[in-house]
Amino acid sequence: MSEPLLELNDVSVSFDGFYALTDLSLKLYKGELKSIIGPNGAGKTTFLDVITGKVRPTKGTVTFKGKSLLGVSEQQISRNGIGRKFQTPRVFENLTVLRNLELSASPEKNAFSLLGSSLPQASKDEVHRIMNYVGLTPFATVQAGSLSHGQKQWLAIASLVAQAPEVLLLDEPVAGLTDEETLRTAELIKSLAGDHTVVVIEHDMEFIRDLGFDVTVLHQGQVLTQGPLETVKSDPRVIEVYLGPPEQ
Ligand SMILES: Nc1ncnc2c1ncn2[C@@H]1O[C@H](COP(=O)(O)OP(=O)(O)OP(=O)(O)O)[C@@H](O)[C@H]1O
Repeated sequence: MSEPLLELNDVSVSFDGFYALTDLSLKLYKGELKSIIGPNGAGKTTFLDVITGKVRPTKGTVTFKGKSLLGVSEQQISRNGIGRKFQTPRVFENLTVLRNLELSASPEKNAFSLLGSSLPQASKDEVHRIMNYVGLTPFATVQAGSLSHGQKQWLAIASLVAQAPEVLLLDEPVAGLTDEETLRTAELIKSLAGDHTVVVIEHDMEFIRDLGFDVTVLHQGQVLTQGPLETVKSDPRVIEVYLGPPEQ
């Protein structure tokens, strides 16, 4: 098999002696799609924080394309091609949908620099393609702050795609969405597959099923098991961590 694109090896994260991740090892290959599930406090967010450079591991290694990410700034990791959408969609509420996307596509990550300059035509075309793709073209001139919650989620995902990252990390992309919006988001994420390597963290099992990605279950900061959702769901250890131990 080829080299992993992203690799965590024996990673532990301790917050004042409390271990959010314990000897976590996980590999992600180019073009791979992975859903991460796990009960509250399993370490899912910390896992993403370690990859994006927000949290530095107490122990272990994190490599992207064979190079260590330890000590690399969050900004640089993002520039290197690892993009993240946070749980609460982060969009510039006072800018239009189009401006939000243009800003994401611009190498100058500064709202002011974009005002005076203009994107190359190829980037503009790409921005319009992505905007159309997420169904936001009719809202191009609308301020992001007046979009619905679902539309903000899509704008946040579209903004991420506009940055052209190799790895997309999506933290609870369907939190607070309607069933219809959830289904559309699953289609959108599936369509990113192939061109991107995608990691989705979610609690919504219907959505995880719709995605059809292999699932990794985290528990107490470690990988409990991995595989197709149906196999994982019938694993007694997974049932126990979600529902508690069987009654005697
Ligand atoms: N900065 C911190 N300081 C102390 N403890 C922390 C910190 N960040 C996370 N933790 C603890 O580490 C554990 C793992 O947290 P994490 O947020 O990674 O879990 P999670 O799987 O994302 O949970 P959830 O599904 O509830 O978002 C939790 O017990 C949490 O309280």
